[in-house]
Amino acid sequence: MGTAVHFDRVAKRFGSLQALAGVSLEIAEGEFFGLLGPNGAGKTTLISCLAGLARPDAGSVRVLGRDVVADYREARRLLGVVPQELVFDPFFSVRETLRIQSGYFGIRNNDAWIDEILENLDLTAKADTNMRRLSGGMKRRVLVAQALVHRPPVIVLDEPTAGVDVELRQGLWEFIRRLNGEGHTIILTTHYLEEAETLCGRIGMLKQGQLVALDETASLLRQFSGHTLTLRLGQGGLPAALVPRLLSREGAVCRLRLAGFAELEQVLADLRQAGCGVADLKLDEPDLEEVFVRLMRGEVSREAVQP
Ligand SMILES: Nc1ncnc2c1ncn2[C@@H]1O[C@H](COP(=O)(O)OP(=O)(O)OP(=O)(O)O)[C@@H](O)[C@H]1O
Repeated sequence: MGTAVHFDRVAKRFGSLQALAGVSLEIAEGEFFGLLGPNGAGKTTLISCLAGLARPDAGSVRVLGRDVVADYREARRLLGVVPQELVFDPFFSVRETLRIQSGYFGIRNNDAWIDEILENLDLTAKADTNMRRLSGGMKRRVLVAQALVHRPPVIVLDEPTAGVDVELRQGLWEFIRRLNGEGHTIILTTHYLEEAETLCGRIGMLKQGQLVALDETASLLRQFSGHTLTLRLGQGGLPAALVPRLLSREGAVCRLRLAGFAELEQVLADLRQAGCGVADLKLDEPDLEEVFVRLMRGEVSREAVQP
């Protein structure tokens, strides 16, 4: 498999703010890659550098070998970008908007593909509706459709499901998964960690313009192998022996970290010995949310999660 996107030491500064501090990242053809990070981490800036909307101060970005600055037009053709912000021309219908977008890429007679996209995004009934009369969620679907009109091999989705109802979210992911199955490379930024966990094969996490984790989703989760035990204490406080395991506490509900099932025995013994009653108990697998929160808090060193 070749490289679909290559970010090489990409740096970008806005005044005194270092939005990207030298990000290097290679995404292989056919990957479903998730780019995660808190607000302001630099995700959109990185996507903008890829789409040629922002120019890196240093470093370079290539799409299927094309430099996004030197070979802008060719690189742009290889990309379908769904932007975060709803920008559209209010004077055209959905179908007109998609025909115009096809025209930008020099594609004529694109109606069969446009119909297929409309169908998959559940927009067929709105094809002749004026853009300004669509709801926010519908407009977002059109943005997705617009990014796909020229059948780009690399599809970038910047928070595509923000403000979108559950039904569309499911439909959208089904469609994007299908495109990925057909060989399209997908790069997704999202705040919905569950989404990233179920969809993405590999995940990069950005924090303050730096890549703080980069790994396959399953392996990233494995780094945090171990379980979370949630206890509702019936009586008494948490025994001192268990305090080092404490992740969080809200009233009588304590979340404890366990390295494995075997440790449950010891925890229960400690509770019994301290005369501490347990009203409720739940054992959970680690999830991406927790990995993310711990990384962002800096509880885990960068080296610990980098391959
Ligand atoms: N055009 C700009 N001028 C000045 N500062 C900017 C500009 N664009 C982004 N920034 C700043 O750069 C940093 C990175 O922003 P960016 O939008 O890339 O973050 P993000 O990870 O996409 O965040 P979010 O999840 O909120 O979309 C932020 O501090 C932001 O305020």
